[in-house]
Amino acid sequence: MKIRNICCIGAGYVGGPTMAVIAKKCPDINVTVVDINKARIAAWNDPNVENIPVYEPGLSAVVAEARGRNLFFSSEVDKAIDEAEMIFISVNTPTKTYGEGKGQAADLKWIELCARQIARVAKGDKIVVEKSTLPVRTASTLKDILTHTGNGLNFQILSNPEFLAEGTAVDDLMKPDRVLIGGDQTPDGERAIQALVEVYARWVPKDRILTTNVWSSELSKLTANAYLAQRVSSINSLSELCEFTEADVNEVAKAIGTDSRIGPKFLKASVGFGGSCFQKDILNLVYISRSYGLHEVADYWEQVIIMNDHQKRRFSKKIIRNLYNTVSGKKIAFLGWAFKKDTNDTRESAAIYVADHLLNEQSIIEVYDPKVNKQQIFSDLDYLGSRSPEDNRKNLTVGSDPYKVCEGSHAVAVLTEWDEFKTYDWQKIYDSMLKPAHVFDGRNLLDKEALRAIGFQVHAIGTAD
Ligand SMILES: NC(=O)C1=CN([C@@H]2O[C@H](COP(=O)(O)OP(=O)(O)OC[C@H]3O[C@@H](n4cnc5c(N)ncnc54)[C@H](O)[C@@H]3O)[C@@H](O)[C@H]2O)C=CC1
Ligand SMILES: O=C(O)[C@H]1O[C@H](OP(=O)(O)OP(=O)(O)OC[C@H]2O[C@@H](n3ccc(=O)[nH]c3=O)[C@H](O)[C@@H]2O)[C@H](O)[C@@H](O)[C@@H]1O
Repeated sequence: MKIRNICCIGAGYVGGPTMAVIAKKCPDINVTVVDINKARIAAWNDPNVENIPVYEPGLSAVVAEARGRNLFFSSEVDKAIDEAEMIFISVNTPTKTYGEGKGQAADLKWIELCARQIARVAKGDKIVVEKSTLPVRTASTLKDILTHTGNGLNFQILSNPEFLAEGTAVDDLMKPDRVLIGGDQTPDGERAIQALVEVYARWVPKDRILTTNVWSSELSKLTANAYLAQRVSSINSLSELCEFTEADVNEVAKAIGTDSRIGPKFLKASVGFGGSCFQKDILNLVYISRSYGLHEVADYWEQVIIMNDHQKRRFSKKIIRNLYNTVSGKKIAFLGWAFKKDTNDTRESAAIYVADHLLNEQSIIEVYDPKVNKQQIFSDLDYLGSRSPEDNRKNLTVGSDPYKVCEGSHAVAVLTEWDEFKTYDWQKIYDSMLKPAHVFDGRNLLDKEALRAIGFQVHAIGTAD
């Protein structure tokens, strides 16, 4: 089956970049990305392509090439569903904040709405592709809704999880380690799988396109994120031991990473992992395991989250301890708010939790992040509900000049590993700060010895002070 029209529901961090790359690589396929959020669609259509709503290196060039040719952003969801033979669902699947499974299970209400909308609108057979990260066995829910509320049409459900990481999304999409496609092991299922294989095969070598049954595919996505996050929590747990023993976590990471069975990636100790997915997907894995009565399995994975929460809290406690056990009324400059460099995404960023803890201790915080705006920072803090929005705005300010942000502070805390922080004139920053001037490097980004030579008291992750 040859695909000519693709629709993607959800124009977010995954739907936007993923579809832009498919459109670039498949000029003969019309790709329409739809969203109920009209402002987001308007931003994707902004005549100045630098204003698209997702910041990713290289993305604006891809969008500029394909937009208007065979890549379209629209809020006419029904029309796009009707016209497409293949529909990707790429909507958000956050952790439930209410009812059964609150705080752990994935909230699938947006997924279900999509399925009902597809069933209502479709006039011909469709291939529905799960692009969102979903609990294992969600495909059966989708199938149920589509076959019971559709017009007797044939709906094939595929699972095609996305493995891109933010900040490197375009590279990851252009040269994926693998593409995973799960589907029914029936003749119709096989045909649907092949149709999607043919889309990716335009630029991904066939031996990198893995096909599995639908459940393995769904579970592999949760497993991949759990393994990656587990590596970060593992090295972070050891970073604490390093601080007590004079071992250096960077040296330990290098020493173990050269073992080809372990590998060097994802061994960077930090203030804690953030991002929209690691925590949500592990909590989901924990919830699913518990729902099958697999308590040991659930406890095992839950520990990855417990360690991550500990690491964030440990960082703020370290700041407080080193500022003579009180930060009340003291200014602390935050360099970075995004959950990692090269993205404007702040979801679950460690910075939010560290700031919240310090604000509870009556600290005054000023933040600089090269890509995150003020509204986002306040919305992240307000969402926690720890204090009134007025108090958040009174005690935390956001600056656009990093030197001014650091001026008059007791301490600078590095929360995101933006490259530009390494290039700053640290002597100038030191001169403008109160003494003793502290740097808390939550990313082991800066040259400790150079900072110490200037006069800073430097506190990094996983090395003795
Ligand atoms: N952010 C990431 O790097 C990655 C995310 N994922 C997964 O991809 C999925 C989407 O994530 P993001 O793109 O980050 O989310 P997002 O929140 O940036 O985008 C989701 C979009 O879906 C739209 N939407 C929700 N319900 C809709 C409906 N019924 N009709 C039309 N539009 C609707 C929302 O308005 C929103 O713009 C999630 O399941 C996530 O776990 C997977 C890999 C990477
Ligand atoms: O499902 C998802 O959403 C995606 O989640 C992660 O991607 P992402 O969260 O965008 O970014 P990562 O590079 O994985 O970083 C996650 C967090 O871990 C932290 N991290 C990462 C690596 C490391 O060594 N140390 C470390 O602290 C980062 O700073 C960041 O806060 C996965 O890497 C992607 O494969 C996956 O598709």
